[in-house]
Amino acid sequence: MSDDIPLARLRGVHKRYGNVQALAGVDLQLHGGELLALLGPNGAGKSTAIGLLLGLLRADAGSVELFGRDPQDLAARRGIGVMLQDAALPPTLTVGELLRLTASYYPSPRGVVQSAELAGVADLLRRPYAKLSGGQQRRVQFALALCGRPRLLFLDEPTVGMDIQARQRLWGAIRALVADGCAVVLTTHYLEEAEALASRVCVMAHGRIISEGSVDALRARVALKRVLCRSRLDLATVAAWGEVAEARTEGDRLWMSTPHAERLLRRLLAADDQLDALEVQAAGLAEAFTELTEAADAAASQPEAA
Ligand SMILES: Nc1ncnc2c1ncn2[C@@H]1O[C@H](COP(=O)(O)OP(=O)(O)OP(=O)(O)O)[C@@H](O)[C@H]1O
Repeated sequence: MSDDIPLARLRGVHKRYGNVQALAGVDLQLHGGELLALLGPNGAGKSTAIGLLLGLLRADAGSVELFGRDPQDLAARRGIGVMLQDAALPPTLTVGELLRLTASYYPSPRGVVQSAELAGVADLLRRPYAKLSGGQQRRVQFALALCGRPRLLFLDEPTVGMDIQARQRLWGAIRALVADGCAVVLTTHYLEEAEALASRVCVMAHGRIISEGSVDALRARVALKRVLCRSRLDLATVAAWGEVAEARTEGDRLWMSTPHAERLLRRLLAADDQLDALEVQAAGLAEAFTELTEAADAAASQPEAA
């Protein structure tokens, strides 16, 4: 397949469930080597977009392609690995048996041991799947998703239920797969996960894509800055200032987000001449995401122009 054909593409896609417009004209492309994080509040349409790309759903209008083909085409499906939120796996099979079975559906799979090692489940191969903890089952599902040596991996909230160490290990494994040339579509509600992994972020709300770009570009679209400092001023005082969008304490420091960093700095310094440990940072993905989705909510609640 030529390099300029996207691995996955939605063009002008609409999808409705009864009265609910789940997707209202979505255009999305994924190219080789990318890790695309699909973000958005509950009900934004992320799972619907993925269900269409996996061939589990059909679009009402628009086109959906996987490797330039219909997603229901077997040749296209053999190029993907999938880790969905609700995996129903035969409970009596061991992890090793599940891996052998799943790998047998693919033309050039990874070895069982290699897949298990990549996902950090090599010590679980002889254990029945049903007897594993929730976090261990998620890692096994990840091993199953990667065992077919996919060119494109769909990970739907992969680290839900994992402790911090397991999450970090999974992030490491995802990075290794991407470095090896695998493209990834990731949905997550953990913005730090998107921040840590994504080369591109797509924010959805109300069945539309409301923003798309690199994590840095998305941050830059948001006027908010973070200001941190150690101060004798108390939280309630600064939280009430007009320049402050949000305030909290972080350890012994005050943390504030603001659309008017310079004005806030002048006011802080004037109010506390002992103020120290001052830092000003661009807003993170979390602030950008909140601001973007609030703007989309406000637009969606406006009556349509005649
Ligand atoms: N099978 C279905 N029948 C009816 N409505 C549905 C169905 N699946 C999804 N919806 C609705 O379509 C909209 C989009 O849902 P979707 O699951 O794609 O959102 P999402 O962004 O994945 O949400 P979440 O973050 O909660 O997983 C929602 O309003 C949802 O209630």
